[in-house]
Amino acid sequence: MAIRSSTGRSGRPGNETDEKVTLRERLGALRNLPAFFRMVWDASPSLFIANVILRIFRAAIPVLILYIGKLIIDEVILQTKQSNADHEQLWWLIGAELGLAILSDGLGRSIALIDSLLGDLFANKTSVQIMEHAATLDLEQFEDPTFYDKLERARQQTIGRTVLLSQVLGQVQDSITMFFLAGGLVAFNPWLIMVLLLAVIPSFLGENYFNEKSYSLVRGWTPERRELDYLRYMGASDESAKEVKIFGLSDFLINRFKELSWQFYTQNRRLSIRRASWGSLLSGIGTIGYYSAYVLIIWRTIGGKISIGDLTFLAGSFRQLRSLLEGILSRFSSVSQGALYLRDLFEYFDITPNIASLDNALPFPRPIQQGFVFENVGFRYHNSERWANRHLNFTLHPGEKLALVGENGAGKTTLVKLLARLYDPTEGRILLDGRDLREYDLKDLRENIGVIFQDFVRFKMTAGTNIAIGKIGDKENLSRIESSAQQSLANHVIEKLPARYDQMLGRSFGDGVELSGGEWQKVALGRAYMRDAQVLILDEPTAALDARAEYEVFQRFAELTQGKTAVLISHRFSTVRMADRILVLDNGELLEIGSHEELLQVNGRYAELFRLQARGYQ
Ligand SMILES: Nc1ncnc2c1ncn2[C@@H]1O[C@H](COP(=O)(O)OP(=O)(O)OP(=O)(O)O)[C@@H](O)[C@H]1O
Repeated sequence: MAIRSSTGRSGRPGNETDEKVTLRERLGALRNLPAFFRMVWDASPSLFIANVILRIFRAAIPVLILYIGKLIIDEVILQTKQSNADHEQLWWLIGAELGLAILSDGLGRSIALIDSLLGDLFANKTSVQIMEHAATLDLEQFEDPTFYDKLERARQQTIGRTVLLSQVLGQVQDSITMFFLAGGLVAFNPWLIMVLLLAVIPSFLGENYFNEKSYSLVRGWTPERRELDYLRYMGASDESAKEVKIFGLSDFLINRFKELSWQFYTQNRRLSIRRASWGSLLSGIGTIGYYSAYVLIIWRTIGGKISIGDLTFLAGSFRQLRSLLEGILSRFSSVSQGALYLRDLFEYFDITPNIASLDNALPFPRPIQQGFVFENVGFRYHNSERWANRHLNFTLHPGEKLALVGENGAGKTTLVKLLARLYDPTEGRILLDGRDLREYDLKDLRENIGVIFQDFVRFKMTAGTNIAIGKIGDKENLSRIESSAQQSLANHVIEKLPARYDQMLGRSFGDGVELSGGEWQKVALGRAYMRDAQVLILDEPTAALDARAEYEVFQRFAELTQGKTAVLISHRFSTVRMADRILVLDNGELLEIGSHEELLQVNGRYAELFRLQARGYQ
């Protein structure tokens, strides 16, 4: 369980100095918006167009309502001065204002509805794209914590960015409304616009400053927030419940969670309080500005320069303009902040795998002619100084059954990962039929090399699907699934389940059933039989099986792998000795290679380990 010290990886948690974002960067981040809108457009062109059109209509309504209001007031005042006035025009004006008010409400609701539908479609589409992109990336990239931070931030974009959509579109809509309203003010007195700007700029600068701080805080805390998620999961999940109870871990996990979440809360609280205090002060300046303009307009009305209707129109325009401008400016900060988060999403999409097919990749040979040749192969994990494999020189012949033995950490699993091209060698090369493994089409290679890892995944899906995982394209092919289950002895396990092949496994969903370790292993082994791979790799496939099951599995395995190349990792020498050759690894290097008899004759490490284990059984 990876619980780091409270200092986190980047030194102090939420190290703001490393994560500071300048205004220039914020503006630069706006460049992400066109790509974002392309993604929204792709989610649904028709909803997108409808949204834009409705917003343009909605934008014109406030100024129309204000203007009709002015006409109504002027008309009312006129009629109070006339003895037998005709009210018809007044009723028409009131009717028009009512109609506009109803239309405005209807448009507002339709826009909100479309925003949310479009937002859902966008979130779904982005989630799919994140998964699709993840599938192309290297295993090594998944093992890098900074990659995980990026992935985590990208994931958050799928939900958070739907807000950005309404914000940017709202921004456009409000700008159009502002343009209309400002037209009226300019006609009356251009200085009012200056007063307006002076009134709102302080609060914009304040908003901008605090948004920047808040983004830096959240971004700087990504690793810790991932740790919080992890702790929350470990503290309350079926996967960990057993060990949490046995080892009495809940206090340990809870305390760590409390400590970390409290640190984040206090930093965030400090920022929120400062933000609220400054916000009230700066918006007070805006209010003073509004009242100065109001006094000016009243003064001119009293002086008889403008009508009472003009007074209401101008005061209303000024008030609305101020709140629109404040809204636009403060939304600018959130939009640019949203655009910064988008940068994280696009940065994630920009990560390219190192392990990929070349343009004119070779098809995997059918059948394999010369086999795999390891030429001075060495591999070092990117975060490690140690060589996991080094100086490997040997040939894996077509049709050969090769067993890998060695102590824990000797490099057996790493070797098979290199063979399946989950990693590329750090030095040396692996040849297949005389050509570098990197020259072959990756998809074809993966289809031809089947691997069952010791830490295979227990998918919380049906028993049938858990076997079909080996060749997911055949998930509807029940007879194939059943015969694979027979070969791996999983059929006895599955036949005892209430819903047999349709039985949900694991306890996460509905009426899921949990299997024992050995039963799961039989199911996972079934995956190997699903595919027609030319090379089969089993990494400790029988570790959890009882002695009889293991014997049977290997009887069948020998039949299945007739004519196929197979690599087998096992710590049980009764299994290992069935292989044609045995490769003994020590500290990542090849120590001995040969058949069981040859290695016994050599009387080296293999002979020593074999006798040690045999003695244990006597
Ligand atoms: N993802 C990884 N990142 C960094 N180091 C790793 C990683 N996986 C394995 N190692 C290191 O590489 C070395 C070889 O590991 P490997 O899993 O190949 O050993 P193994 O022989 O299969 O061991 P075991 O018998 O315990 O399964 C070990 O020292 C291990 O700590």
